[in-house]
Amino acid sequence: MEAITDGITVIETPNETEYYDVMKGSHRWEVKVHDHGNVALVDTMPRLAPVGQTADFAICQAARVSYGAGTKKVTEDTGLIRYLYRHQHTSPFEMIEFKFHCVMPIFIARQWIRHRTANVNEYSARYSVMPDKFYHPSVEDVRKQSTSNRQGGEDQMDTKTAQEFLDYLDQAEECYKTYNNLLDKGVSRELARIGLPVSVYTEWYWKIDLHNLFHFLRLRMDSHSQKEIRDYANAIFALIRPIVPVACEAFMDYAFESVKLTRLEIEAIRTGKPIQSTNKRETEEWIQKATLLNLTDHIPSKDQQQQEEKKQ
Ligand SMILES: O=c1ccn([C@H]2C[C@H](O)[C@@H](COP(=O)(O)O)O2)c(=O)[nH]1
Repeated sequence: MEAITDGITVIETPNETEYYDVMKGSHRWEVKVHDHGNVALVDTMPRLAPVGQTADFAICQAARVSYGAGTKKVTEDTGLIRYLYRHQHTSPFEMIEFKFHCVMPIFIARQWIRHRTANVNEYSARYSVMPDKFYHPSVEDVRKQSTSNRQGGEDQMDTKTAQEFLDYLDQAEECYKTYNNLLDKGVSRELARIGLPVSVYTEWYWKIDLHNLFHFLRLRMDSHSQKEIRDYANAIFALIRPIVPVACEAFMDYAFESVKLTRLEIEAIRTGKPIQSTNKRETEEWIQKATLLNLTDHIPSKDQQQQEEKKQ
């Protein structure tokens, strides 16, 4: 079929094979997160995939363009995708895109926005009134400050102190009434909002390609990331996994659940000697990896570790 627009002929190529909508005709796949949050997948590229294949096909289509072979059988595609991922040939993964509608507290948005390779449109508190919605964890979700990880919190706080913390949040949320009153009195929205706590909810549309999304997920699904953003990252992964299952499995196998060895660590395995590092954190990281890899001979005893620490 041909169509002529402004004197230019556009050839509409008929499909050689049948295509289906990878979101099954839906405009929104949503996962609820926390008390008021959500992540919703609202669109994907590609949106259509040949019947019998997943949106993963677009990775192979892009990778094979150089020699024009098109998309091969699904098994060959799987091998190619896994090869590309293992060898960090990342540009074909950029050919897949996802658009999400996300609702999250501002303190999470601050961490999220650091991923600069996405396109973002956020709710404006200059144009619109902020919602009366605040992130308010349950008593069980109030964590103690970790002693080993300065950024994080791990164990549950005792109930009395947890309740004290929740009362403190209640007080902060009380600000909303004042915010509303001041808006009624005519204070500008752009100023009135500055007294609200960072637990208040915001929302945005967030569009990102698969390569950069995997980078986000690798950091934010990791146990070292803050639990609240990890919950969102896990929701995102659950949304995209059925759409690009082959790429997601490669991500799990070669990135998320893989272990990277440093030159010093390889040397320690080869020689059977302790790691040649005087850095405590580096040594601890090596012990964690050696434990995971079942290299028990390479794990120094408590005495050896204390002696090493004294030397430093
Ligand atoms: O796990 C973290 C910790 C910090 N930050 C960024 C977000 C902010 O720009 C700044 C400080 O954030 P907080 O540590 O206050 O969350 O560092 C993250 O992106 N992830």
